[in-house]
Amino acid sequence: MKITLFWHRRDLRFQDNAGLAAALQSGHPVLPLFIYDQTILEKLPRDDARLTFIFDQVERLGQEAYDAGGGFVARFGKVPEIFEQLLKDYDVAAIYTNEDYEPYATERDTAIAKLAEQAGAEFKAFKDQVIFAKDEVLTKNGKPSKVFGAYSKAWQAKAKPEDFEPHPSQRLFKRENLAALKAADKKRPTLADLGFERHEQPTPPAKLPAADVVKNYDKKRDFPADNKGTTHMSVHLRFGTVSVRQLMHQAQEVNIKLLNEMIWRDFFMMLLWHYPNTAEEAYDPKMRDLPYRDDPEQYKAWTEGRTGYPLVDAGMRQLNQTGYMHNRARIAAAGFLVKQLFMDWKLGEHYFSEKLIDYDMSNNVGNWQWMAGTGAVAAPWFRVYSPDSQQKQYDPDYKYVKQWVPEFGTDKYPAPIVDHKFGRERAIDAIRKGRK
Ligand SMILES: Cc1cc2nc3c(=O)[nH]c(=O)nc-3n(C[C@H](O)[C@H](O)[C@H](O)COP(=O)(O)OP(=O)(O)OC[C@H]3O[C@@H](n4cnc5c(N)ncnc54)[C@H](O)[C@@H]3O)c2cc1C
Repeated sequence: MKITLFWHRRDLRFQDNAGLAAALQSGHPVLPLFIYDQTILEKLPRDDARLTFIFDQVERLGQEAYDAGGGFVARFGKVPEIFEQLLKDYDVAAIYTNEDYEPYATERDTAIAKLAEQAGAEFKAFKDQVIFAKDEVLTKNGKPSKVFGAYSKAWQAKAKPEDFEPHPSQRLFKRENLAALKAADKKRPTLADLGFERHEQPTPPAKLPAADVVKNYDKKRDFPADNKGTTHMSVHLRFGTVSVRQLMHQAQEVNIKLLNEMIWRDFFMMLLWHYPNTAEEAYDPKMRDLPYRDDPEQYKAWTEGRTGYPLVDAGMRQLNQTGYMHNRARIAAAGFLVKQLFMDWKLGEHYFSEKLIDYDMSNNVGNWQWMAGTGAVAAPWFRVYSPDSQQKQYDPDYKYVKQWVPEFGTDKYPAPIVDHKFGRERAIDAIRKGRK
């Protein structure tokens, strides 16, 4: 019997899933699939917390599919080879999936679409992880916007109630629409089969944030000591364990500031899709060859939260211990690396990419380039945040600092590794001379 394969990637849920809903209406029984992509996995440390998170989600989906009377395929290997085998193992009429806008993913999907075509199967990708993608919100001249305020305004003017409508995937996910598994797929790979160890990091439940968090978001979001000041939805948005439509709809109804922050996410994803080179190099050509400093000792102090600037250190330790960092601390830590230490933003972007459980290339690259003044949208290159003023403004009682830096205030806490004024002038001077 012909089947439709539904390939999950950044959408680890059956509920309100655009591509899955389409697959379930494709006229063929559906077999959901997840591929542990060897090309991505081989770059990760063996105890990567994100892999444990993904593994648990895949196991949950496997169980949910079984409970609904269907199956769930999970395989490990190089994606083209897995598909070549799947196309032999099953009579595949179509491969459905949701769009992924990262450079590696777009290339991979083009290759798989070609493979499907050669095998006589249809390949279809749907928009699911953003409200507007690619060319859907452009400037009046038809160009990708580089002014966030204008983009957000156009985004909000374009958004209609139907853009937030849930897709009926959960309702359709029932025995008569699901395909049977081949015997070999009944056993899914374990973490050990993948070559990984278990490493759990605390994540919030995969459900919409509490009403009071959303209601007070605009007033509380900037204070890192308040654990309920922000939604903590980033990990779920990254892996699609919560629907972006539901979350943005909630924000739209209750708190426009939160909606606006989430529009940044659509914005950065749109920019990365248009300018995939910016994953690796400054968007602004004038800022590509700056004489960044190389100082392994100071870099190590930054990664370990030993810079002598308490907000920076608290943030880095929160990151190292939990895989999460409050946005204010991300700004302080990133600003300190690219300005006071005048080191390459790519170093920091890479460190965050290894540690953040919510690591998302478009958001990470976009924000790092913003901080470094090199991005399509960016803080002016001569703006240098003072870590001390940020401390006073956002953590005046040192509550956040004391939570993560227990030796703060004792003689064990280090003196600043660089003087703010000196670092600031050094960076401004070097950028002024190094800009083309
Ligand atoms: C240097 C730096 C690196 C960052 N790297 C990442 C990253 O890898 N992954 C990531 O998801 N976010 C990143 N951010 C953005 C932001 O810090 C996190 O999204 C946020 O702290 C996550 O916590 P939350 O879910 O409670 O956010 P909330 O404040 O509750 O916001 C809700 C959602 O809106 C989106 N959002 C909020 N702020 C931003 C922003 N500035 N840019 C883009 N989207 C935003 C996120 O999807 C977030 O989950 C980075 C910010 C900086 C300054």
